[in-house]
Amino acid sequence: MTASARHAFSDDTIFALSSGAGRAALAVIRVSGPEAAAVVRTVAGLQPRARVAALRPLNDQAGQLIDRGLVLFFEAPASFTGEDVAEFQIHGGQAVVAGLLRTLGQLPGLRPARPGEFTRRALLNGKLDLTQAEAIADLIDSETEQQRLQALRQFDGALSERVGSWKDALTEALALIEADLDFSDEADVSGSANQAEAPLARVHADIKVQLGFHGAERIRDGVTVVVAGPPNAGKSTLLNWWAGRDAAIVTEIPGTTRDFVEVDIELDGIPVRLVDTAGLRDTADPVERIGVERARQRAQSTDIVLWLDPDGSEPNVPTGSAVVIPLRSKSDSVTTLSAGSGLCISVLTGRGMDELRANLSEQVRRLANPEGALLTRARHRVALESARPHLDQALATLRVGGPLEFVAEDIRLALRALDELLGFVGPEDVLDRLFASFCIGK
Ligand SMILES: Nc1nc2c(ncn2[C@@H]2O[C@H](COP(=O)(O)OP(=O)(O)OP(=O)(O)O)[C@@H](O)[C@H]2O)c(=O)[nH]1
Ligand SMILES: [K+]
Ligand SMILES: [Mg+2]
Repeated sequence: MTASARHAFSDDTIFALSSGAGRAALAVIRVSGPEAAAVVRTVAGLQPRARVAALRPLNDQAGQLIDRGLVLFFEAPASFTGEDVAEFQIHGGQAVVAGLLRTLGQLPGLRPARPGEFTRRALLNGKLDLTQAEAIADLIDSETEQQRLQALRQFDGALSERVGSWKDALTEALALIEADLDFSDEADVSGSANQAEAPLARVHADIKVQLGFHGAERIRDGVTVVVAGPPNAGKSTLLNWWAGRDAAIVTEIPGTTRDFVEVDIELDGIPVRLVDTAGLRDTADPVERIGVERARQRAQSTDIVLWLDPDGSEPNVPTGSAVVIPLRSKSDSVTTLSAGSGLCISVLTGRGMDELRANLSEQVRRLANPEGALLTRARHRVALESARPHLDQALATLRVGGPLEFVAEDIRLALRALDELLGFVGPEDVLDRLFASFCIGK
């Protein structure tokens, strides 16, 4: 089944500025739909030829010159959206752009595109699947090198192809089961269902491995690092050092920080959110007490804890599944007791800071594990989590020689979950939400 089975072709022709808003050397205006060829004829006075660029005067309906620009035409289905598409590369002045957009808006059958509508049409016309549409959004939003590479991998079909191979294997298993069901009356033809176990088990194991990876989501959403420890350990000073600015207030008064102070940095192309917290101690001050409680909570729900203490104590708060990096701070001024543990650092003198950076980078890289992980969004995880119990059940039923009708039904339900992951079936509101987060013109 292809994505195009979801919807009929659109009647409207849509248009939008696809390059960034604001003054620029060039702007790209994109038109998609049945009127695209007519638009080229009207505005550029040109019989459109697919994939041949032409430099033309562009006129409004009254025949007044708007600008001279490059006109490109892509004939359906060989275009981004799968429809006829026209692109105008014009000068980026705001009045130029406004002039062409106004002219397009006055042409019959044309209307401005909604956010993400070009990509949505590409999805509906089977030019890409939902994971690739998501990859386009991620590529546009990417800020770090790893995010860019990951989005490109997904756009190139890394996830789609894997899901496709799972679908092939399940379809094969289903065919074997159904063959047995068809011939169940004939005693001499049976046993093909036994061969279904291998492909089924392979998909089952592969999905389990993917659900175990969290790295790809960390590349997209970032790794969280909480800076925690007793008051005056130098937590805010360390945060400011990473930030390269005075993000948090630093004083010699213990109990200075109460709320979280968050700073986003990048380590080896992976986004990292550093969170400074209140110094942990028992206190009568009700405001500080709230801050201490928040710090405790946050240390339990983070990827990494930087535990600062000049004395080298162990963390005295629960740190959940976080990786703890103990640091003996202010090592220039405090006479370090030999008993404590942790890397000696001093923001003041720079002692240990290179090692700290290398340490943290290594942990962040290990957590983000860029190789092999394919699930970049919670949506992907949800789809696979809903396929998994059906695969469990199908395998279990098959292994105990249970009814093959049940095995077949569980495989069909697992296949449906995979189709939802690719966006071929499933609730429209999932698409509405995704495309609402796109910009107009994409
Ligand atoms: N000598 C020395 N002093 C430091 C160092 N780091 C921080 N300090 C000082 O230690 C004091 C406390 O620093 P903060 O960064 O406010 O400590 P904090 O852990 O955030 O404190 P609270 O928010 O109150 O829990 C300040 O006077 C800093 O200047 C260091 O590496 N060496
Ligand atoms: K302080
Ligand atoms: Mg502080």
